[in-house]
Amino acid sequence: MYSSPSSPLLCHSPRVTVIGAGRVGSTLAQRIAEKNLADVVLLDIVQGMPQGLALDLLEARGIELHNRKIIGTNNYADTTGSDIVVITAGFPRKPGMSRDDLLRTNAKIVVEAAKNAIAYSPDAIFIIVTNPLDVMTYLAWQAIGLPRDRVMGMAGVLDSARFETFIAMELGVLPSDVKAMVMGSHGDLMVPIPRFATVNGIPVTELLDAATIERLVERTRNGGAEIVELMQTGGAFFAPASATCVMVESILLNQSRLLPVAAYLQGEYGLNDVFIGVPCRLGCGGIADVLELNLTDEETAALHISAQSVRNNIERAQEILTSVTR
Ligand SMILES: NC(=O)c1ccc[n+]([C@@H]2O[C@H](COP(=O)([O-])OP(=O)(O)OC[C@H]3O[C@@H](n4cnc5c(N)ncnc54)[C@H](O)[C@@H]3O)[C@@H](O)[C@H]2O)c1
Ligand SMILES: O=C(O)C[C@H](O)C(=O)O
Repeated sequence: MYSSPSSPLLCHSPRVTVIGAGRVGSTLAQRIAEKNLADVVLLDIVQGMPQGLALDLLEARGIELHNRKIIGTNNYADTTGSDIVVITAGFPRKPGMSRDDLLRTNAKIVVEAAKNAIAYSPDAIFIIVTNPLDVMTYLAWQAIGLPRDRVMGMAGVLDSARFETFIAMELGVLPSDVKAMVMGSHGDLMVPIPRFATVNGIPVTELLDAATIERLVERTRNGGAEIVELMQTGGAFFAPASATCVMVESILLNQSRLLPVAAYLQGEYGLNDVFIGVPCRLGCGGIADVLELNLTDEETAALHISAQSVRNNIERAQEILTSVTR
């Protein structure tokens, strides 16, 4: 039998760890493997569950025509050497709750997950998904002390996809022909920017009247809650997994896509020391650039109000974390 000398360079396969094998995490694992982007490690605290999901995904490989490794585990040692770590661990909201109501339950989970993961993957890029998103991303960043290009939150891609969907439904056009940008926090104070929304280059402001646009903006702001109310048992996960996968793909393939991402700001848009959704270029090192757009006074004011609410919740979260570690 012929055996070739092993070549570590040729053998390197990118590895993405997804912490939290619930609805978002497991769907994301499926998307990453079936798009043939990377091997996936799916980690959860529930014994047996990530292992079962991984086996199920492995059994689909022949049908889905990929050969990615998928590991299910409860042990962080199995995540060693990950290129990207995605944190989806934590509770989703129930009907009637805001995302901020999850602060108390999710802060400790996210901080511990981030610390455990960085111990085994010191070179990884981190993408946080757990809610309340902007605050959880800040806490993870603070806990692991990485430079700002390597820690980011997923929300803007999802919120923008929702805005694009509602515009496409209103106009009866192909969803992929619509491009939109939602900035700000992932909450009721998010900042959809209609003047940046186009259908194949045509501004939507040319195609829809102001009252219709405002209705679609409101539906976008309420997009997560609309699904929580309909499902009654948790939140959206198909579109969130797709949105996270777009970020993973842009990083792994160094695509340099310009995407709205929760990023740490250092003076951009007149904001400091806060994570909030702004357009960023994503490549193999994580956030390559934060793009600073010329916003109108009204848009800037909305972004600042959004950032202030994130700051208030960061303070609340820090108090909660201090009281649990006392
Ligand atoms: N940023 C966004 O746009 C966005 C979109 C969708 C969901 N979310 C958020 O993502 C989170 C997950 O949502 P979901 O629908 O997948 O929830 P889910 O309940 O289906 O899954 C969460 C998983 O986290 C696991 N978990 C809990 N504590 C853990 C720990 N310490 N370590 C490892 N795993 C742990 C649970 O066992 C569970 O399997 C929620 O906070 C939700 O609000 C955010
Ligand atoms: O709405 C939620 O609680 C989940 C997520 O943030 C979403 O926007 O779908």
